[in-house]
Amino acid sequence: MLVLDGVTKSYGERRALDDVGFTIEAGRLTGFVGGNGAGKTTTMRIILGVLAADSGSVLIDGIPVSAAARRRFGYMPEERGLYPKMRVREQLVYLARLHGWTAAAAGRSADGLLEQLELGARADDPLESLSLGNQQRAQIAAALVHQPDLLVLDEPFSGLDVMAVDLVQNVLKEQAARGVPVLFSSHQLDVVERLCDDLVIIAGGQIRAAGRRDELRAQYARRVWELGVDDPDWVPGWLDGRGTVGATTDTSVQLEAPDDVRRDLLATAIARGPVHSWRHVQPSLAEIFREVVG
Ligand SMILES: Nc1ncnc2c1ncn2[C@@H]1O[C@H](COP(=O)(O)OP(=O)(O)OP(=O)(O)O)[C@@H](O)[C@H]1O
Repeated sequence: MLVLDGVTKSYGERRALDDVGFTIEAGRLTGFVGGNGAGKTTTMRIILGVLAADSGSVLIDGIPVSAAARRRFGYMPEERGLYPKMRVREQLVYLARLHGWTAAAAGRSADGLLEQLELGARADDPLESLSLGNQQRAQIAAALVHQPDLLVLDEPFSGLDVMAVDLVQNVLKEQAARGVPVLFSSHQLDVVERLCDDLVIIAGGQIRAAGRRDELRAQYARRVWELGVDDPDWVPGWLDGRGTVGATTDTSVQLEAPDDVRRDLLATAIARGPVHSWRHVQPSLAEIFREVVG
């Protein structure tokens, strides 16, 4: 488990991080979301030791992260940094060998990842001859080839097509299943919503919300319910100001109303005809994000 506590960082007069604290748990995927310039890359660089914090601490299993521990981390930086002219597989093997792996073990790890990321056919091509999306897949393989103890990925999904997003999601899930703590940033909130177990929302260098995705959802759940019936036009008149009507379609109506009014509404709907659905509307990650950051 990695813990950031009270991390502060300024670039000259500009404070990029202000008392940043959150946890990345073993075996869980933590999505890191925030607008442009919110402080995600700065935070990730501090975790990796590429940047030094002005104050605060980064602890792994309760101990300040050492250079040796950081060598066991996997990092996909924002500025993608592989050798453009080097062949893809050769490059992965080289990186694993830098971590002390034998040539045979490095080759096996590279081949496994290339296959998983559907890059096997391009293994012997120079990186620069691959499309940008395929170069991105190679970057992800590079972060993983030495089987890191912790994984930090800056925008791993940017520029990937739908199929590649699925492949990368599966790769990250597999890493988490191995017990690795995984932190990934993304502006693709739908992907984060699908993938993450935990969520950290940052804005203006401050953590605005952090925790289990489902608990955050429940915490930010509004009192909105959705009734599914044929032709719900009667509902606003029936409510008669005892609640607020929201999004309405031909077969559903959303509303906010006190418990007793909701109970009466459901009973009335059942008496009038078939009720197709009755559910508490959970906020989407995008809605939570807007509320927290807005
Ligand atoms: N090297 C630097 N020198 C000066 N200011 C910087 C530097 N790097 C980042 N900043 C500033 O620090 C703040 C946080 O930037 P950071 O790159 O961490 O944000 P981010 O959340 O990763 O943004 P994005 O989603 O746009 O990549 C911004 O205001 C940015 O302008």
